[in-house]
Amino acid sequence: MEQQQQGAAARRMATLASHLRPQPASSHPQMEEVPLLMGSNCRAKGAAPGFKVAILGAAGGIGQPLALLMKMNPLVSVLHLYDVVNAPGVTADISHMNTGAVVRGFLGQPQLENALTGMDLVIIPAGVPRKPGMTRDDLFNINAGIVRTLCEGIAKCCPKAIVNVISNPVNSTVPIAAEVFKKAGTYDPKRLLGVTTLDVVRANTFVGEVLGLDPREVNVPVIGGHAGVTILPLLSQVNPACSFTSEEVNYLTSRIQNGGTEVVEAKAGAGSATLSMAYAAAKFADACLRGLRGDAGIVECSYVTELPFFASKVRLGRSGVEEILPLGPLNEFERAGLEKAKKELAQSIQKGVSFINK
Ligand SMILES: NC(=O)C1=CN([C@@H]2O[C@H](COP(=O)(O)OP(=O)(O)OC[C@H]3O[C@@H](n4cnc5c(N)ncnc54)[C@H](O)[C@@H]3O)[C@@H](O)[C@H]2O)C=CC1
Ligand SMILES: O=C([O-])CC(=O)C(=O)O
Repeated sequence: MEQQQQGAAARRMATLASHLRPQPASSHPQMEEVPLLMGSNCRAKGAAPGFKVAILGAAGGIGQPLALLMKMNPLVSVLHLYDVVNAPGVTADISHMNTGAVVRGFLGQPQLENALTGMDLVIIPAGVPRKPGMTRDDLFNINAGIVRTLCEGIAKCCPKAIVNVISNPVNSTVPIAAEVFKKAGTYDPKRLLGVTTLDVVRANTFVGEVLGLDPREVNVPVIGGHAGVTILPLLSQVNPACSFTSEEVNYLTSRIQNGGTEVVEAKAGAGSATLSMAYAAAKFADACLRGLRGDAGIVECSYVTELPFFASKVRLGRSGVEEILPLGPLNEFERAGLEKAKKELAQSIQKGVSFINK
């Protein structure tokens, strides 16, 4: 009996070892079909309860640390990592973390549908980043097509998923996503969210510095969009309540609006914000998942498509965006900023809409 058990255990280990032996990525064109552990050969019973999350562009500067953070999120049971390059390596690496989520990798367009099928939340950081001297809008020509293709896949394979769009220019890529979903008949404005959390993260940090407060205790609503003057911090609504001199208002508004450019210049050609962005995206995704779970009182700023397109304070819930909260009283400086933001936003939105409907 004991001998039989030992023989079975040895066979199980030999089979496992052959599955786990590292292989070059090129020998796994169907990476997601290579079993990490075969049900008959191990005691794993599959994923624990939780949400299924896909990251599209998972091997990039944002994608990798975001994958790490989502693998650490206890609400995630399955994590799909999709990219057109290097997905096998990132997947192998992240999959060794002893946290709950089961990780699977998907490489290239033929595997997009498998990456998306069954997902509850899809996060999109795919696309090229800025170099010094470029605006976010200069990324439109490349990133618009990438976002369109990925959203066509979402419409087909997981039309009910919450979608978090990170790829720039967000002011145009979110309208592109909306138009793709409209064409496919799957558009639900509650489920499409542009990620502007990095603006809030920066605003909290910079305001905390100016006021000498712990940035974790500061909450600055940032509305409008995610580029230059469309980024509108509401410094009159900072929590905890406080007041600023006009020099402080000018300094903070300009620093928050130009935070992305500050990082692009410091990186001197090696890309834009990746680590702080991954932190912001993970924070926002966690809020979306807590909303899906039914937690009450989750309010975040996000670029949503009901107004028709505007970053606002929104309440998240089981169906995504459950309520767009009023902007609240704006002071004169903020009202003037809002007019400028609306003008630029209208052009970026139209550019995205025309890209799909040309
Ligand atoms: N919303 C926001 O606040 C922010 C947005 N961004 C934007 O995020 C995007 C990504 O930035 P990084 O990660 O730094 O760039 P990156 O170049 O390091 O990574 C992008 C990844 O996307 C992948 N990719 C390209 N085409 C793809 C496709 N068709 N399908 C799937 N994956 C594809 C690339 O292979 C690469 O791994 C940029 O557009 C950037 O401007 C960056 C920072 C903040
Ligand atoms: O500035 C960029 O190109 C990337 C970005 O959106 C940000 O850091 O806010």
